Amino acid sequence: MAVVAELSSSSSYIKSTRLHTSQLSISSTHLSYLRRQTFRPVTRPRDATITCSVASDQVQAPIAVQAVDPKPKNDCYGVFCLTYDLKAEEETKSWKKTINIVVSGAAGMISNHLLFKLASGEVFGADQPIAMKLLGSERSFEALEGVAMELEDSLFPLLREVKIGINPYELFQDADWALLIGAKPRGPGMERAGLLDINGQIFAEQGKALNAVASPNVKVIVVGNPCNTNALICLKNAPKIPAKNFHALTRLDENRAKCQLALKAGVFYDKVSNMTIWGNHSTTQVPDFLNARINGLPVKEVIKDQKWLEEEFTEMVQKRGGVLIKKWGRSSAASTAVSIADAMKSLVTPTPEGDWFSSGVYTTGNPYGIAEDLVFSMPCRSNGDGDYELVKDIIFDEYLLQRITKSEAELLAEKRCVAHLTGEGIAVCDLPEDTMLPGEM
Ligand SMILES: NC(=O)C1=CN([C@@H]2O[C@H](COP(=O)(O)OP(=O)(O)OC[C@H]3O[C@@H](n4cnc5c(N)ncnc54)[C@H](OP(=O)(O)O)[C@@H]3O)[C@@H](O)[C@H]2O)C=CC1
Ligand SMILES: O=C([O-])CC(=O)C(=O)O
Repeated sequence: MAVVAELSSSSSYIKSTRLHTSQLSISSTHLSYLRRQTFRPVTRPRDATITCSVASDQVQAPIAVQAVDPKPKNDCYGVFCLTYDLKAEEETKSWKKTINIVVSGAAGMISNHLLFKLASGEVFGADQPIAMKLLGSERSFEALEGVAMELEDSLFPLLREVKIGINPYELFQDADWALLIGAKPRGPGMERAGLLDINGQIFAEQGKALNAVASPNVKVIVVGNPCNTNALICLKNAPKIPAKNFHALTRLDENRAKCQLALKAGVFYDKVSNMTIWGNHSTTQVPDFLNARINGLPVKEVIKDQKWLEEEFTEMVQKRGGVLIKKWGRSSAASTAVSIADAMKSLVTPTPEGDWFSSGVYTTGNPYGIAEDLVFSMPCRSNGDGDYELVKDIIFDEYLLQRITKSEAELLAEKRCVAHLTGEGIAVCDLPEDTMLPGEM
């Protein structure tokens, strides 16, 4: 198989492209040599031919040499094509087996923060090497290359592989984690039902691809909105993967709620615990101040202003995304990336005794009486193995139940609206009028 690439004379990256004149036929071995004075063999197919254009004064004559490494490896990006051997390198001998993380919407704003956090070791620790598969589209391919170049230039020791592409069936191969961020944002005049359909198609396709090629125990975090229903569509299209492995990101809402309670109580936010967000990542979400705690005490014993809790606090959390867009001009990206990292850390580290975290997870078998077969944000605990259990000792009052029922009704309506994508027949869209994403005004 011939790999055709162009080597920019001003930078050290390989870009898939067609050829033009003044080009040089060169093997991958020589290409590596041109890119770096010292190098280890690149793992490209034996017959890979790389054609590059370089300034004519740098090269005397065309060279054609066979690539040396017989081990085939799918397209890799730039410096990440260089081989490494974790066992042979003294300082990496104790490292764990590399994990594969795939990120969709990888050229978008959230990813631009998230990828660098993951590559730094912040989530999985300093002994966990990482391979990153960055999924984009035709429209974002150049931007993906830019992202990969920045990853190269960051010299993260734990980041051992980067691959960019537009085909989920290729990129999701053996994925251990899939962070599904890419989605079309709702534009002016666009109905929410239209958004559910367009984005639903993306998540149906990605569910099928995960089902076909990902690790059977892949953990999936859906961020692209409307994330709960997108997660439901994704899991329905991936019957081989346990439904329990799919999450819709509501950690940003949990973090926003903790921040507001801390502000009101005049404490730093590490004093706020047991914060549940119930329901949809939308303006019907329910930040639960009945079960949350401040300094270990029920919130209502610390903040005695029930009206503030029921009205101002709840609405502030539900609409935080919209207020931020007004001020910042675009939707939360950095804090969303932080919350994705938090959500992942919560699954790979044991939850502190007595505490819990929120995640949008599959409702079938839930102990709260919430309708089955939805993705609904609920309180979870993990022993750090990537899995979780729902928390049982939760109290409810009339206010909380009413609010939860409203969010449940919204998700049931969203589900009917995407029945054509979940294999449940003909879609009927009767969405409640006030159905909004947190970032919508
Ligand atoms: N759950 C949560 O808490 C939050 C969720 N979000 C959601 O996360 C998603 C990504 O946000 P953000 O990174 O800021 O967005 P960006 O617009 O910066 O990036 C989104 C990416 O989505 C991809 N995309 C996929 N399909 C389409 C399509 N049909 N039309 C346009 N773009 C598409 C684009 O990549 P490409 O061109 O490669 O396809 C683009 O790079 C949004 O859906 C947003 O609403 C945001 C904040 C919080
Ligand atoms: O509504 C949006 O697109 C952004 C979002 O989810 C949030 O800020 O919570």
